[in-house]
Amino acid sequence: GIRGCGKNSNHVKPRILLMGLRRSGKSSIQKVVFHKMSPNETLFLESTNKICREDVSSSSFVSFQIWDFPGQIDFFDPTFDYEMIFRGTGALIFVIDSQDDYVEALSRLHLTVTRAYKVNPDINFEVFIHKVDGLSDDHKIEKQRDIHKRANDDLADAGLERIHLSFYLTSIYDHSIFEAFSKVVQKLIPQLPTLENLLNIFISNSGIEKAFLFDVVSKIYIATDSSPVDMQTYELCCDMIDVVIDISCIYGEGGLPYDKESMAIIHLNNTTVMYLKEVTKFLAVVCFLRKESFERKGLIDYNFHCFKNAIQEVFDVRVKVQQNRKLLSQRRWSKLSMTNGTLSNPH
Ligand SMILES: Nc1nc2c(ncn2[C@@H]2O[C@H](COP(=O)(O)OP(=O)(O)OP(=O)(O)O)[C@@H](O)[C@H]2O)c(=O)[nH]1
Repeated sequence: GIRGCGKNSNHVKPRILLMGLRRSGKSSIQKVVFHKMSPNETLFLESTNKICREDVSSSSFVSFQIWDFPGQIDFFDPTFDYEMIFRGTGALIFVIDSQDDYVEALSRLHLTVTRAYKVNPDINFEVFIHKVDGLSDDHKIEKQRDIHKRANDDLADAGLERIHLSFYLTSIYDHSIFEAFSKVVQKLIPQLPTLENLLNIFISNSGIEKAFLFDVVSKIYIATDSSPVDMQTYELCCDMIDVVIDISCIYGEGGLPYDKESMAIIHLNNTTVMYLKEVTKFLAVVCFLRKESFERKGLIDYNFHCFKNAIQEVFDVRVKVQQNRKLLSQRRWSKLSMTNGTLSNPH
């Protein structure tokens, strides 16, 4: 696995904030993406009344926090230290209920974004136009265009057109929520270009058409090769992971449902093969390839072995960099206290 990664990444955990009006769907998103709750069960979720901090690092590769705010926050409430919160935030997801009137949501979005930007201009602002399951395709595009325009007009009016907002159409009833979350998380992974590059090399040398690197627990893909992603392919991958984990839970001989031995092959029709293999404790690669290419499975497995080692190195470097940083700051710290010592005890 990624040795020591969980322990060492503690102090660089990118934090994701989940915000939006009451009943916009924040808790549902969190439960569906990270707790395997089925979308229908969210109908019975109770309203959130406090800020919930949840750490999803223990079970998943992606170590970040979701702060599920109750619908309305009063920025003028002195007990609410929004500065401290925004300072440590990597991405702010603002959820807008597309089935509801969104005038109030837009003004709330504007207020939140401008406040947050003042404290921390490096935050990624991500707007989820949510609950689009009830809308036709034309309607979806129209909603997105309208919300996009109004939100950016508001920013322009305030002289803040440099603030960039990204928009996603989401629903918990299909895979769009996982796909949107994947994109949000990917922006927070500094090794992304390296991971993409490794995937490109791996697939071009193995006759693979498409490969995804998945966080198994959340089904977020943290990287893919540079060919375009199509939604159906992504959905198939999610389904494959579910099948593998479910079968393993039901028929596995005790132990964890996902481990070093985990791998699966699915022949889709007579032309395409899906191949899943374990990369680390949290990550798996899912590949799509033609049946002919799969005849050279030995080559693919050898290339996979090299790919896996390279991934390991990427994360080992990350751990080392973090350790060095820690060491360096400890040294500075001890120098500082030594100087202080001589100053206060001059003998
Ligand atoms: N149709 C549809 N309904 C959704 C979707 N996501 C959430 N909902 C429903 O929206 C309602 C409110 O969801 P919550 O997750 O409780 O909303 P919240 O933003 O956490 O609400 P507060 O805790 O009050 O701030 C629930 O009945 C969900 O079932 C979606 O994608 N589509």
